[in-house]
Amino acid sequence: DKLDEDQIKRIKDVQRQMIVNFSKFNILNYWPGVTKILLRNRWKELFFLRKCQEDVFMPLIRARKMAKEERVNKSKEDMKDYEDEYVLSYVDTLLALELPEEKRKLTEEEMVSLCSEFLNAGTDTTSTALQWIMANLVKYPQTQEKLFMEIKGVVQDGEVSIKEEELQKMPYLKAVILEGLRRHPPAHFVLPHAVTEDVILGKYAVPKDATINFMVAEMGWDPKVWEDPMAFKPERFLESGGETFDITGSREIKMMPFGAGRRICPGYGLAMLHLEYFVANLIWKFEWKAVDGDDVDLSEKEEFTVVMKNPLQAQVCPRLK
Ligand code: HEM
Repeated sequence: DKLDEDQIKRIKDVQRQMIVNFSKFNILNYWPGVTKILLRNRWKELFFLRKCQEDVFMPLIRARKMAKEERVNKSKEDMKDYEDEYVLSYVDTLLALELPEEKRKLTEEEMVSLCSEFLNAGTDTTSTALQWIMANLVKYPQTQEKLFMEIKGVVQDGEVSIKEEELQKMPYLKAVILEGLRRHPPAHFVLPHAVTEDVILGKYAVPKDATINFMVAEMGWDPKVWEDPMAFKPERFLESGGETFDITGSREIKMMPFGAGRRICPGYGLAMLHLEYFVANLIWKFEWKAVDGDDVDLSEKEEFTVVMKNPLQAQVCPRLK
C-alpha cells in the first residue's frame, strides 16, 4: 500500500523538474501554433518531462485500479464488504469519478495531470509560505520572541510537541501566518478564470470566455487598504476587536492568498492548519537566528510559486533542555 523511498524519490524528482521549469513552459500556453515552430526545443523538453511523469504516475494509478478490482471480486466471493478496512486515496476518488456532462470516466492522462496538480498545489505552496514566514521570524527577532512567549503561555514546560487543540489558543500565531500570506503570498495570481457571459466590471467590458486573473500580491500590498503594507506587522490582524479575519473573502476581500468564491483553494483549511502547526513547533523547539552578518534577503524569484531568491539560511538552536 505504502510507497517505498525509491518511488517517492522518483515522484519528487519529476515534480521538481516541472516546478523549476514552470515559467519557462508557461509561455507555451500563448500562441501554441507559433511557439511550436519558434520554441520547438522547449516543446520537446516539455513532452519529454510529461513522458517521465506518465512513467512515474501511471503504474501507481494502475496498481490502485487493480487493487480496487481485486477487492470487489473478493467481496463478491466472500459475501463480505472490505471497503471499511481500507484507506481511500485521492487516486481512488479519481477512478470512481464520472464526468456528469460528458458521461465518461477520466482518462489515465487526465488522472496523471490531476495527481501532479494536487501534489504541487498541496506541497510547494505550503512549504514556500512556511519558508517566507520563518524568514520573517529570523529577520525580526522581537516578533519571534513575542510568538515564543505566546506559545510558552499555552504549552506545558517540557512538552515535546504542540498539539492541534493548543493552536486554537494562539491568536498571535494566527496573525503571524496571515501576515506571512499577505506579505508573501506563494501564488501572485490565481489559476486562469473565464467569465461565462459578457460583463461590465467597473469601467471595463469583459467579453464571454476571456481569460481573467487577479493580482493577488498587489491586493495584499494596497496602501489604500493596508497601512504601511510592505512592513511585516502581524499585530495588524489583532486589531479587529477579537473578530477572526475572514481568509475566504466571503465578507470583504482585502487579500486573497487562496483565491475567493467558488474556485477558492480547496486545501486552504489544511494549509492554515499545517502552517500553524509547523511554525508553532519550529519556534517552540528552536530559536532561529540570522547567520552572522546576514540580513535575510527577502528578494523574490518566480518558480511554480514565488519563492525566496536566496533560500533562508539560519542558525537553529534547540530550546528544550
Ligand atoms: C499556503 C498554502 C496554499 C496556498 C497559498 C494555495 C493557494 C491556491 C490558489 C491561489 C489557488 C487558485 C484559486 C483560484 O484559481 O481561484 C489554489 C488552487 C488549488 N489548491 Fe491551493 N493553496 C495552498 C495549499 C493547498 C493544499 C494544502 C492543497 C491540497 C491538499 C491545495 C490544493 C489546491 C487545488 C487542487 C487547487 C485547484 C483547484 C481548482 O482547480 O479549482 N492547495 N490554491
